[in-house]
Amino acid sequence: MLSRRVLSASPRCRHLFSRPNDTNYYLTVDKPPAAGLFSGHDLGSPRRLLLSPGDMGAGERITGWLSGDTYLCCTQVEGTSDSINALVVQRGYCTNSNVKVPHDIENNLLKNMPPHVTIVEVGPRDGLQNEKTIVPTSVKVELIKMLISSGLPVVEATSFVSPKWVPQLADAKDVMEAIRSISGVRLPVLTPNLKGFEAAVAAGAKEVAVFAAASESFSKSNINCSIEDSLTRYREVANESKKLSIPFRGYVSCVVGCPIEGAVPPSKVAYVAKELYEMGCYEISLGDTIGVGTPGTVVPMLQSVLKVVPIDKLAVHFHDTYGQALANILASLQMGIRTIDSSVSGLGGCPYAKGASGNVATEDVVYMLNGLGVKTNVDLGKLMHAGDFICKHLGRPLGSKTATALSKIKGPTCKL
Ligand SMILES: CC(C)(COP(=O)([O-])OP(=O)([O-])OC[C@H]1O[C@@H](n2cnc3c(N)ncnc32)[C@H](O)[C@@H]1OP(=O)([O-])[O-])[C@@H](O)C(=O)NCCC(=O)NCCSC(=O)C[C@@](C)(O)CC(=O)[O-]
Repeated sequence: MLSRRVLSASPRCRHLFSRPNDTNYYLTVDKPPAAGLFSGHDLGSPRRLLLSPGDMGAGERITGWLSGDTYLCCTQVEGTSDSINALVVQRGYCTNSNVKVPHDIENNLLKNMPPHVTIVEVGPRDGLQNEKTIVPTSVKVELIKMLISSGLPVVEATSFVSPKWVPQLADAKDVMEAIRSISGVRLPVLTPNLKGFEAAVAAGAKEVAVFAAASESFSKSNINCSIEDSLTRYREVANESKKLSIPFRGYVSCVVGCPIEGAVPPSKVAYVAKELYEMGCYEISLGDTIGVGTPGTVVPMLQSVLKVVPIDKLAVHFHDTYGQALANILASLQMGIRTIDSSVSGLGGCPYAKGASGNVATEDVVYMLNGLGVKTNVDLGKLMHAGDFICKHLGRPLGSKTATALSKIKGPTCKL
């Protein structure tokens, strides 16, 4: 039976939790709450409050919780306590106060959550590369600036690839020149070979990325060469990067599945990742290019790669074709991954990966991480503006579930 017992908190709350053999609920807050937001008893410490069960301040809503009735994240929005109760029930969360989630389970699920995660925004590159209608350079530059102003620490800006292969990014030089003087953010670009690397550096790129695949067929269709040949090219790029002290990242595509070959063995992924790591890539991003992975395939793949590349040198890059990206990200976080690629409004896809949908939406990743109490430094409201801007330009609806949901709620959404 669902209990009507719902606990609420002020917008500044962090965590609501209970303790074994203690029927009280405790709330961690940044600052003491404004008077009247909810009734509670100050325990003496300014950061800890004891709540009475059933408290629900007007205009408050639960935005997420992590287990049973022991751990809630709340914020202030519009509504009444009744509608708040209904919302919780509709979402399938149970407030049955008789059910206590054992603390060891809770701890196992959450123990590997880091305090901070780095998001690598790939929207201007991966997000746009597959768009058929050419997006004006000025729109791309504006999008990059909006993403930067949302607090994203890394924004992959464009690709110095063949314009015959990816016509959408033929203006890479102009984009780079327009943003090269922006400081305080990393703006890497894709370079498939020495020619691309030289053009990128000439245009002002201070960081590059090379991209290999764990599938021979995909390597051939994406960059027109075998895996070994691509690694040879990337060693040349690596040598030049080192001479100029330009950091370079490595991608491995098709880490669980290939659009041509099907399942890809984890050992193949580990091999390519190791080669990229040994040539000096500062980070290897593991790409589920066609979004077929589930935690059931992603975890063994990561286990295999972790034997040859340290965890702090790995990132994950999930497309969301089957709606598995957030589950895969959560599993990756639990395994110790701390860098996540994503694309504003879920734009994206590789033009040479037929049937694949966009990347996981950055807004959805930020929302999940906020709910987990993991910091990203990203302002969700500003990020949503960037998503809105590019979706309006492309003439399509918002591609993130979070932005879609929050755009229907009147209130201070960016406080989430
Ligand atoms: C790699 C190549 C260039 C080989 O393409 P190719 O045709 O084999 O190249 P080539 O060396 O034979 O040269 C042919 C022509 O391309 C020119 N060329 C050669 N290199 C460049 C360059 N860098 N920039 C500009 N032009 C270039 C070269 O100068 C020549 O010009 P022409 O003499 O005919 O006038 C081509 O296949 C290519 O550009 N592929 C890129 C495909 C791509 O960008 N795919 C999407 C990115 S990967 C991705 O999205 C996956 C990822 C990273 O997100 C992770 C995931 O999800 O898995």
